[in-house]
Amino acid sequence: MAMYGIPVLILKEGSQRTVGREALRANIMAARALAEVLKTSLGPRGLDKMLVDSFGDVTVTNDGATIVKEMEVQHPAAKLLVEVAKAQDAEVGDGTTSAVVLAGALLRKAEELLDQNIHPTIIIEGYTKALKEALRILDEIALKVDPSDRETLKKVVTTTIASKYIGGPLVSEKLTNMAIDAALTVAEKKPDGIYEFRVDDVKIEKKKGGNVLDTQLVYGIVLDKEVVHPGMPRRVENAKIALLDAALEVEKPEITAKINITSPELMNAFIEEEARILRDMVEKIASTGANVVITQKGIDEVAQHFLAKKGILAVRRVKRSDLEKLERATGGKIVSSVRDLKPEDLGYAALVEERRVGNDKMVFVEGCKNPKAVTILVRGASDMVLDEIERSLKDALNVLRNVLRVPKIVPGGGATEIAVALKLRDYAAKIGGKEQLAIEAFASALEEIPLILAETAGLDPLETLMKLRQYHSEGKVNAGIDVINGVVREDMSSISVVEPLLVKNSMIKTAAEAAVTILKIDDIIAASPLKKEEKKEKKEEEETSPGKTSF
Ligand SMILES: Nc1ncnc2c1ncn2[C@@H]1O[C@H](COP(=O)(O)OP(=O)(O)O)[C@@H](O)[C@H]1O
Ligand SMILES: [Mg+2]
Repeated sequence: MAMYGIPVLILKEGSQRTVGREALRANIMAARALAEVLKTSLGPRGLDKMLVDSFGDVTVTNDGATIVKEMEVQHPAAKLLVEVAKAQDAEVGDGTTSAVVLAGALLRKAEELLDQNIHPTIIIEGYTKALKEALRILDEIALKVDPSDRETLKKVVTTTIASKYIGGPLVSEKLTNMAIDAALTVAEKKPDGIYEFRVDDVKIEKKKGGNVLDTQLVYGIVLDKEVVHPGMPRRVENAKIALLDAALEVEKPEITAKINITSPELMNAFIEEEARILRDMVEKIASTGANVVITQKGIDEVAQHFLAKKGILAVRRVKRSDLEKLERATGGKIVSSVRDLKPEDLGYAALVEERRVGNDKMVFVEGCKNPKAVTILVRGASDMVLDEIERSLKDALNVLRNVLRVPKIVPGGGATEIAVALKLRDYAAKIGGKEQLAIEAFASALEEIPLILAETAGLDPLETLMKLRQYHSEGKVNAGIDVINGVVREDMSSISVVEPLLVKNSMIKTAAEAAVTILKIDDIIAASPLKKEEKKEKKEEEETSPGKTSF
């Protein structure tokens, strides 16, 4: 039975296949290229990237997570790294740039080992052992902290906030304090002494205009909405709030109904009937004792008028997410039909008030039943500033969540990476064989972080590395690079550059796992790329991402 010469097609037409070492090299190259891009944005002296998407929208940032999200990465291996970076961001909200950079370094070192004819399996084995040991070392060198000690919290927040543009020490100080106050307000103390909260529990509302220093922490919920009718009160104390997912409008039939109006009397009757329905709705709401109505849907002008006459303050077209926050904050219940509204569904707040913020008006719901509701109202001259402040605040909140959850810290400025590298080399010697080389490669890859930080600080990278190794071998485990002042310091905690253990931990884990995943691939099977038009359609489908800045 001759089977020769019969082509067997298992792949779709136009697919491309790359196998073995060639595939591995191609993947390493792509992942390294991505790491190269992110490298220069690491740390407080990191440079910004300007990202222009296919619609011409521009984002300027040095936030690794944002950069990888906005970059349209093509190569599958680089995409894999992007996914990993996003996962890291979702999990701990920090250390994204470092994770990508470290993954890139691990892959570069792996390539050197491949050049020495070391099999990928050995490298993978070595890296896996190195990771396990690195995590153990990290835990050993980490310092236990008291989560209720505000000074420690300030230190960790300052380190994160310093790596973003936010305009001077006054602003940093203010945002740091605000983030801590917000976090401590929403956090729940668990029986084991650990504090827990979700970053989303702190509402961040941005309003263009004013100065960053006008940014304020509000103990309650702020809605970017106005009171709907001029005849309504602007301020209601002891607010009993109806939270509605219902329109205060007369339902229009689905299909266009044709009504023949044959006389002016009929016309009047018709209008009166509508008014009656709306008045009944308002009567029903008022009968529950509500003096504030907040709805996700619309409010008809006639209904507004009736509400105003009853002295009820009303806000319409509120975002679902805000309504849900209000539900939690005020202890009320979202009701989707006015008919079903009961007094026990009403939420409570000591004060609901419309206030002028810049050129706009916003509604403040303060003194809520549940005091764990807070909003940070961010002010700033442009959308770009607002976005960067929001990212800084999110970073700060993430860092707080991390250090409150696992109350341990490690020194920043490359100190931890040097310390772990040093101990890993000792460990490598114990393991021996070819795996030793891979573990040593892992240690060298970790040193990539201080090398880059030195460069951004204008220091000679190699000289700095030598000096740091020296200090560490003398037992100065906190020695690192003061990037802001461009000097090597024997103790990073003296300038408050410290990070939560959880971030370092997950950064190293993420990077190592990504590198190992890429090293395991020996076959790339790629479908033929989509044609231009198809791509455009796809893009349009996916276009939902908000938060971009248009110039
Ligand atoms: N003042 C500082 N001096 C030296 N290093 C710093 C300082 N502030 C932050 N770092 C370091 O910068 C790195 C984090 O940089 P960042 O741009 O936030 O990237 P990532 O996305 O990885 O968090 C960490 O290694 C941290 O220790
Ligand atoms: Mg960071």
